[in-house]
Amino acid sequence: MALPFWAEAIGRPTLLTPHIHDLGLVKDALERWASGLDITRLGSLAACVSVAPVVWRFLKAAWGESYGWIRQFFMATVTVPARDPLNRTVTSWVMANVVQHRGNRSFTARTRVHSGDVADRAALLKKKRREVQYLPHFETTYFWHGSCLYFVSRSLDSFHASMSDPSYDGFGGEELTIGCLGWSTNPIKRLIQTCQEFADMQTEFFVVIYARDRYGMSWQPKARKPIRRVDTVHFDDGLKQALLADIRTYLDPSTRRLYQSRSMPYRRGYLFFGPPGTGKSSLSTALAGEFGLDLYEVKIPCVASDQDLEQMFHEIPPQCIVLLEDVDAIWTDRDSEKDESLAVARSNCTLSGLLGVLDGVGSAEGRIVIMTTNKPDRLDNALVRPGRVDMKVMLGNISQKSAEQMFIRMFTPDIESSPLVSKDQHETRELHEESLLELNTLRNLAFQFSSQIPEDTFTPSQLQGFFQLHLNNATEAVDNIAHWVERELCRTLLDDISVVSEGKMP
Ligand SMILES: Nc1ncnc2c1ncn2[C@@H]1O[C@H](COP(=O)(O)OP(=O)(O)OP(=O)(O)O)[C@@H](O)[C@H]1O
Repeated sequence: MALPFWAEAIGRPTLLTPHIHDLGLVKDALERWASGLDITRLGSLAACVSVAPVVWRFLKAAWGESYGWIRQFFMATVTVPARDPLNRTVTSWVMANVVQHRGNRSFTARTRVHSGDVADRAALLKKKRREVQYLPHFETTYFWHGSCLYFVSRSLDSFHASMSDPSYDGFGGEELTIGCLGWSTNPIKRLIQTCQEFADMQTEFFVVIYARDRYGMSWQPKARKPIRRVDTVHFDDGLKQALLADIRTYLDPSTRRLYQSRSMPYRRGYLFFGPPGTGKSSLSTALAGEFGLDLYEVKIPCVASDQDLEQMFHEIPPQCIVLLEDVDAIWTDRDSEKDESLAVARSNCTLSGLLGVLDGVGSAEGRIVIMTTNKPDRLDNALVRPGRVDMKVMLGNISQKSAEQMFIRMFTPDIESSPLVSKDQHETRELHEESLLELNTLRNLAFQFSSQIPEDTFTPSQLQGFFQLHLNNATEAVDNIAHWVERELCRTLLDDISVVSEGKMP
């Protein structure tokens, strides 16, 4: 009987005779397998394999179709638009409580660029190797929360656009759909509330600063800064207490009711003015932290038009601080009469545009508007009239008293984070006694230091620059301050002379 072709082939010494001894076992196994093989069975196996992808596609389409029906009739869903703050809140919760716990195996990776350095991205990349940022990636994720099965899915249409934005940190850039089994959306609302509570806990010790994205299209979290205490911003103590009391009263719910019952718009405006580096921005951020408010930053010289300004204000939520920086750059009618060089530094939005948004409907929803300027004399009276500016806060050069406070703040030993802190009560008491002693010495040094600083001459940021050079040694700071003062006074004098010789008035 003629052998089947495969058995014949196996018998051929040239084909399967092993030249390497170790292959003998493999050959035996193959021979045994081939001798029992039937060509018809092999054919059906091949047919099955070729049909499998078609079946798989069919099953997938069928599942897609039936899933659509299940979603339509047996599931409730809520959609959260891309870039809405709530989107970020939910995504952060899902990342922290669902995706990370599952040991996600899917990530997107990109070069980490600090959000403040966005403009210098190319230059930074050249200088040194940058850290890689891995962002967990998911499309749809299912999870149980409480007794309910949820799913959260991200629309990936907007994902690529978000990823190419250097300021995007992987949260909240894509439309989200949150769903659960059942006909009621109440479980989803409960989940959203959980996400919000989680977000509140995360931001309890931080101030979130929002700025327009690089296209000027929407508000984006620009920075999450650790809360800065108001007492770390040094200026007139009486004025500071009056400012804090005013904001506290304004934010009190009873004040809101009072405003409403008297038909007064519920808003409050402040003007912070003073030379550069006297703490206008620092105070605004500290106030946001003190009162647990988000801060929305508008740099007036960068606003493209009145329409843009209006759109920005339209999207600012109630109960927050709006910081209008360099408000003197606003375009007024008087500017058109002045020379071109002045006009270049001006904003593209006008005084009437700004007044419009300050008095607009949204402005009466419990916002605090803080305007800052280095040139208060250039502000139009209409802008600073009561109702738009309710309190003016002058942040000037540093007084001797503030310099003393600043010195103590810079050199006070940080007991909490000291490596010497021990759980032993006796040791802790000793440590406190030591620190008290140190504090008395520090007060003496602070007095010696501040008495060498001329009253209201240097800005706090200038003095901060000095402290940065002597951060580890208070005595050294006292020893060097006289020389520093002399040098700075000389430099200021030279600057003034050069300004006058260039034909400009100081
Ligand atoms: N009054 C102050 N008390 C403590 N630190 C201050 C004070 N003023 C300025 N500084 C420090 O100086 C730096 C610059 O301050 P800040 O940006 O708040 O000043 P500014 O008045 O807003 O300046 P500009 O007008 O240029 O925007 C910050 O690091 C801040 O800590």
